Amino acid sequence: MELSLQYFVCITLAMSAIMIGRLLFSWWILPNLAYKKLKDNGFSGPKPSFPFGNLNDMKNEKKYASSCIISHDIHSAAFPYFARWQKSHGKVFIHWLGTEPFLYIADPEFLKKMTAHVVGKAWGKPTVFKNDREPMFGNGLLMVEGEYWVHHRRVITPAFSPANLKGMTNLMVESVTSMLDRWTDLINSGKPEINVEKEITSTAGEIISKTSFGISYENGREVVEKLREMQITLFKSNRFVGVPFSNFMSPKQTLKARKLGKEIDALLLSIITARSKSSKRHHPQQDLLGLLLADNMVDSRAGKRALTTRELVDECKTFFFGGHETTALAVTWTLLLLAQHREWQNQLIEEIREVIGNGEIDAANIAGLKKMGWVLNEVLRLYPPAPNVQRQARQDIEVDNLVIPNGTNMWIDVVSIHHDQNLWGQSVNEFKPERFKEDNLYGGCNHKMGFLPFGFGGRMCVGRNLTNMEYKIVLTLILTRFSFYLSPNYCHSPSIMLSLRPMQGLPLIFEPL
Ligand code: HEM
Repeated sequence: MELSLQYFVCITLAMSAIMIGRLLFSWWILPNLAYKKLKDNGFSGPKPSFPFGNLNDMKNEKKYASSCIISHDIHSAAFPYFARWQKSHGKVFIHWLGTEPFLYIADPEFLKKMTAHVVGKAWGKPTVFKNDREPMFGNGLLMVEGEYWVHHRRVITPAFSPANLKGMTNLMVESVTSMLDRWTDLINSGKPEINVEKEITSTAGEIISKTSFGISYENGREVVEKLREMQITLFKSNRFVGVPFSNFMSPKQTLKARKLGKEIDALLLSIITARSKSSKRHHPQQDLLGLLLADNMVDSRAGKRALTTRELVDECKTFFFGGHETTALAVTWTLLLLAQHREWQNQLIEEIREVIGNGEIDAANIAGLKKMGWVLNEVLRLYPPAPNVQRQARQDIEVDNLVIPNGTNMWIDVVSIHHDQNLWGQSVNEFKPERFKEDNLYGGCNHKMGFLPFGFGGRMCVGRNLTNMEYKIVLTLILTRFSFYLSPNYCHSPSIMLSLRPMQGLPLIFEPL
């Protein structure tokens, strides 16, 4: 009896020691080894403290105060800590999210050299984010790596072919027209002030439901609304991602995110199942879900590895979110800038008259809206909906005589690069779409990696052509029916909630043309 008690105590102690050892290894020894390697390679950064890293500095620093004065100089306001650390450590430095060191990068030359020899499939995504954002993106295209990424990307890319995009035009026009009819009703009933951010986001959700999943908005609405709730749960709250046991510090949010994740998965599974059963139904273009299911059937018949149901659900989740949120934000920020710059509103109205006239909108004529293209680029420069890009090295990467060790987390600050006076000149914080007139691709930026709204390299955004088309359709339809100006109730508060959004919405006052 005594012997077995002793045995039990020994086993418990040994197991506790192993557990503590493992935790110590992953939270202390491994990160510090990575940190040492980075420091040995010449990188420095603000001093971290265990277990929060630099998170306390980041959270304590003054947040963007909403203001009636609209300044486009948003980097130092939205990321005061990065702006401050840049002053003492330059444009490439180490900062810590909890027990995870990250290499911060806001230098396009460094980025160019770093990415020069790394192909899309060789990039990783930081494990800490993959775990934290699992309920939102799972192992969809945004997060998947290696050969799996190659497979997912190969299956998905044809959904965005010019022929497929062309087939989506009518559905987009239909959804936007019904939103604008609603606006007309509001104006006619004496309510010309409309919070366009909400309206545009919901219409973009309708568009992605119809064009990528072949379902009505009624069926897609629940998914979009739950994804939005998840976004607020994961990114608005005071969470400490990267800190050991951080889930226990915000148990309510963690449980809520998991619950929402399961509910979204169940909704998507029912959409996938219904679609698989109705394979005979006619779908005018090969939408995303159709392509995923068809490819899966071909692969499994050929005995190849098909996407599992889990992977299909994750892919749908990724596209439901990625496919509407960012495009809606591009349109929303555009409406803010056009409300401020009535001369550009008029120039675009003029261009629409010249290029489209009274004709129907189609993929061919919207391609002729050149000035609108400059406006899109300038808006994505000033207010990039995806404000940063993250990576994890899956190999040692050489930059000049420095080595970024395998496993290093990286945080690329797109807002900083887009607002860097050394790259864009004196007018960096001004709205000047004409900078893209002469230089359509880079807007006159003096570095080819200085304009990154859709990311870079092989992992560049797969949906950018869809955005370009949807953006032009929405804006054309709005500008042919209304002119608008800023409501005195607008408060400028660009903030990060995964994406860069106006936290207090965008109220505009509309007048029919
Ligand atoms: C203004 C609109 C958009 C912006 C600013 C934007 C931005 C980005 C950025 C910066 C990346 C790179 C992320 C990284 O490297 O980690 C990305 C990737 C991605 N985007 Fe977009 N995006 C937009 C629209 C869309 C749309 C409409 C869709 C889908 C219909 C979409 C789906 C994706 C997916 C699936 C990826 C991952 C690609 C990969 O890793 O291979 N995006 N996007």
